[in-house]
Amino acid sequence: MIDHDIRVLGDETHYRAANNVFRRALLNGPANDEMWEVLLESYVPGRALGVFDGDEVIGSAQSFPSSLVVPGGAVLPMGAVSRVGVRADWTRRGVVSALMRTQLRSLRDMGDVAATLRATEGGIYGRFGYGVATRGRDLRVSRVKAVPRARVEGRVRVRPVSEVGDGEELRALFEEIRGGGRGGGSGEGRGEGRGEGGRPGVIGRWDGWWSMHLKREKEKDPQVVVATGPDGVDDGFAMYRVERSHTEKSELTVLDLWAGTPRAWADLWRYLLGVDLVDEVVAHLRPLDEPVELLLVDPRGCRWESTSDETWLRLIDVEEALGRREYAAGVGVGVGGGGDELAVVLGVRDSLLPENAGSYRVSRGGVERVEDAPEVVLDVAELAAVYLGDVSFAALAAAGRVEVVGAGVGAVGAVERADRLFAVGEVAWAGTYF
Ligand SMILES: CC(=O)SCCNC(=O)CCNC(=O)[C@H](O)C(C)(C)COP(=O)(O)OP(=O)(O)OC[C@H]1O[C@@H](n2cnc3c(N)ncnc32)[C@H](O)[C@@H]1OP(=O)(O)O
Repeated sequence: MIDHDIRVLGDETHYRAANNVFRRALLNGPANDEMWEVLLESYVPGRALGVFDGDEVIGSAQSFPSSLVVPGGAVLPMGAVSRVGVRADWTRRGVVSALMRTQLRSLRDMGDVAATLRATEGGIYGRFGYGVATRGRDLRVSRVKAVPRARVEGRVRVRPVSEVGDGEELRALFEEIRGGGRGGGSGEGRGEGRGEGGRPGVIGRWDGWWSMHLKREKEKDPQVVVATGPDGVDDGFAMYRVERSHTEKSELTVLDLWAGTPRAWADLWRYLLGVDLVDEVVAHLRPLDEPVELLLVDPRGCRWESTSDETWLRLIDVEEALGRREYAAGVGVGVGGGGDELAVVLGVRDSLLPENAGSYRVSRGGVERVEDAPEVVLDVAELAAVYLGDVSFAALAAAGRVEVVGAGVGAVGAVERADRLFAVGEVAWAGTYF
């Protein structure tokens, strides 16, 4: 194994060199000076790492200070990992492996309970303990076919993009809808949202995300609309862009859509499906359970085109992450007691952060580390995949990705108990690309 020279980057020259390495690795040219001004704002001290060959940066990775809403509504501090790249003449020599090891340790030291990323390729991150924890769907609606069953109930108003400014209004609405800030200790940052906020998996947006996102989108002439309820209170927003074509189809792309109430959600979609001269409305990576077709007279007007992975999640402090979520939310009266009848002992493997390895007894009442023999053994990457309820233990067991210890009725029971504990009421979704 090569002993790579990894350093925490701390000045603009190194940030820019690292950014160039990343952009080149993605087969792009370097950012121009104007773009760089905006990118620079997203570098947070202590969160950018570089691998050096002498004075040259040959690999890098960084993270942003984000957070994660977990089942039950608690908000955990989370690092949003991005800009991972290795110079082409240094690949397959262990550079990213070394970076990932160092980054995980440093995120843990900074108090992040989890890390998340969006992967360019699905084969890279499983080995570092990341698992697919949320997925999203792309949809395409034929506007001509898509006659809504009802009209907008409240009010949806266009906000001139010049008035959106640095996004303060959208940011405030987003925070309220998502139901939390960047919470740390128990209870903190829960920030109960109005209406239907608090979907598990939703991630926090940091300052640099907003400035970069607004700058990028403003260049493409987006439209912003804000939904207002009958009570006069704003409770949702959407950002979209229209590409008008006289020869092909004119397409409206939904860039962002957040609603704090079912009415705001339906109103925003009804508005978007009613913009004149648009032939098709498209949206990418929307929640798997978003029922757009139910708004239409003819549900076939809406086509769900593809499903892909959205969140790759890494649990960095397994005890804290397991301890902060809620279990068996859907299991009602009649199960009774402290929920011990559903308890299961999970055996977690983690070669990169060995302090996470061991047995955890999970029940409706909570989580504790135990010395007991595990009933279900799994890698930390598989634990991330079940953590927000995106996949079941049964599915992982069928694919041979968790080990059920013992055989017969008891062993089958352990998988069932685990699935009943980890089930969630609302499909998890992150909702932010970075
Ligand atoms: C969150 C984000 O930023 S996603 C962006 C990721 N970056 C990119 O896609 C840019 C282009 N690619 C790159 O820069 C590099 O090839 C990287 C970052 C994907 C990998 O970096 P490397 O330094 O080559 O990885 P490293 O040498 O540490 O490889 C570790 C292991 O992963 C494997 N691996 C590396 N890249 C890939 C890949 N793209 N697909 C599948 N396996 C891979 C290696 O074969 C190696 O396996 P082994 O341990 O069994 O031998």
